[in-house]
Amino acid sequence: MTDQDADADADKAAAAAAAVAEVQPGMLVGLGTGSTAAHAIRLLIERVAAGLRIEAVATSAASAAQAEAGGIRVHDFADVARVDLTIDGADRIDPRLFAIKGAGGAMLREKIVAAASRRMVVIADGSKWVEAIGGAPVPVEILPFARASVAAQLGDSGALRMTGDAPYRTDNGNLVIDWHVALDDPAGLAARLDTMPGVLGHGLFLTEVDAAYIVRRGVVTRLERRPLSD
Ligand SMILES: O=C(CO)[C@H](O)[C@H](O)COP(=O)(O)O
Repeated sequence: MTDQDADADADKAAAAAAAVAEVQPGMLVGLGTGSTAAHAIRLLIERVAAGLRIEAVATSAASAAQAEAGGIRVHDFADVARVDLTIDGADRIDPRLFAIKGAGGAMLREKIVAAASRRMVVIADGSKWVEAIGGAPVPVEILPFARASVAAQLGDSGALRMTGDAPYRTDNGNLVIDWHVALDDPAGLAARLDTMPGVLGHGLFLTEVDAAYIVRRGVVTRLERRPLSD
């Protein structure tokens, strides 16, 4: 790991610690996906080992496996209607709390869990913080049946995500097109994707994020969409 990577990793861990401090006994916690969320899961495991009683749902098989290996009870989200607090990473986040997610391919489950959460908190190192979301492709999860028809609608700026020589598959068995698109009108773009047959989800999170902890060189900044009621 380079010094720069180590610094970013320390910032990810600090952001995770700030969010994990919000977790209260008895909560049902939504576990995000990715390297920053993995720090949050690790810190939750430590708190559970020290006596905190919580249960969880996970946004990916990898996060479920990490949490279960550490002694956290992970429910099947199919049985869960409401989550108290979800903690997740992001690829880009801006002052409107608009985010791009899905470099790890979990954006569909992440959005479903975020939408079911009373509070959704993004954790990120400073490299993810931007004035306005952009500079990263928007991952689009598509039904394999619709691969060619959706690809045609997204045009040449869409690239089918690959793992080696094979198309990447999400935990849901679907494909991902990374759409390198300008984000002048994120809401318009999200609305277009939301109504495109064959598109099951995408990484534009425009309404789901309630708060964010961004850490740059050890300095924690918290952003809130609206004042906390309690
Ligand atoms: O959206 C995600 C996975 O689908 C991740 O939260 C996002 O890609 C950030 O990952 P990392 O914390 O590893 O940078």
